[in-house]
Amino acid sequence: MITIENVSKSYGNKKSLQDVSLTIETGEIYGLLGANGAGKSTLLSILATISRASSGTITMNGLELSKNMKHVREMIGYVPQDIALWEQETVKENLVLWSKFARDKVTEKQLYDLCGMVQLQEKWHEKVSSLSGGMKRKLNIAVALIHNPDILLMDEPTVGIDIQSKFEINQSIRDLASRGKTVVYTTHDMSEILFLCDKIGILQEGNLQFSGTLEDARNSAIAQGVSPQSDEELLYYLFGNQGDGSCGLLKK
Ligand SMILES: Nc1ncnc2c1ncn2[C@@H]1O[C@H](COP(=O)(O)OP(=O)(O)OP(=O)(O)O)[C@@H](O)[C@H]1O
Repeated sequence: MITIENVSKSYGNKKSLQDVSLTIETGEIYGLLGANGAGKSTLLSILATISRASSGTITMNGLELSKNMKHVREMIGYVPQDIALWEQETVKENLVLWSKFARDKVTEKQLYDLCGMVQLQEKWHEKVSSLSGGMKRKLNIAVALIHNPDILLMDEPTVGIDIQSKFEINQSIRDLASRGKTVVYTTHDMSEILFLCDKIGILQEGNLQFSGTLEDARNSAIAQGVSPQSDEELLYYLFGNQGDGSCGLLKK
């Protein structure tokens, strides 16, 4: 479970997050959504202990992040937007190198199986520099899973990945969540939102404008006199640009 309370982050005068509070339950896939620059990566990088909040409190599985960095790092797997791999090493060598950072020993068989989850077993002995952009992204995902983390923080992990593989990766993420992993996921892909996310949070200029299930969003829309005919229409409505940059649901 992740509890985020009144988290703000400023870069100089720029407020990238403003008083964000939300709770993500264990085993939930939480989609963090919003326009470019809304603050999604900023929040994920704070959760991943890469950067620090200017104010506010974050608790992960009962541990307050600022006081338990080491333990929190052991429980999270982070897929950054930027790919973090050794280009001149093979797929296998990359996984072995990353596995050295894991607290428990990870066998080569476990790494090979992990490679299967992201459809890369055929590339086991190939240099990363020879992989396509999408394949590198898949390997980036595998790296985050090496130490079997309880919490997965995924920042647009499937950008550039083909539809078939994306579907398989999404299935795997669903499977991980059903086994109790908590997932925070950012994406701009509507089909992923609908397939993956149990709840969504919409950030807008650093403010959390909405947090809840699609059902919650639909009920709010209906209460405001709008009846979206499909989930896609509901999302269009949620994100609808009302001319002043505000979210459709909240403008009404
Ligand atoms: N290191 C930094 N220094 C200064 N400003 C930053 C820094 N990192 C992010 N920002 C600013 O914070 C705001 C939020 O950026 P962030 O990367 O979190 O957005 P995002 O929602 O992840 O966008 P995208 O969908 O494009 O990935 C932006 O205005 C961005 O310019």
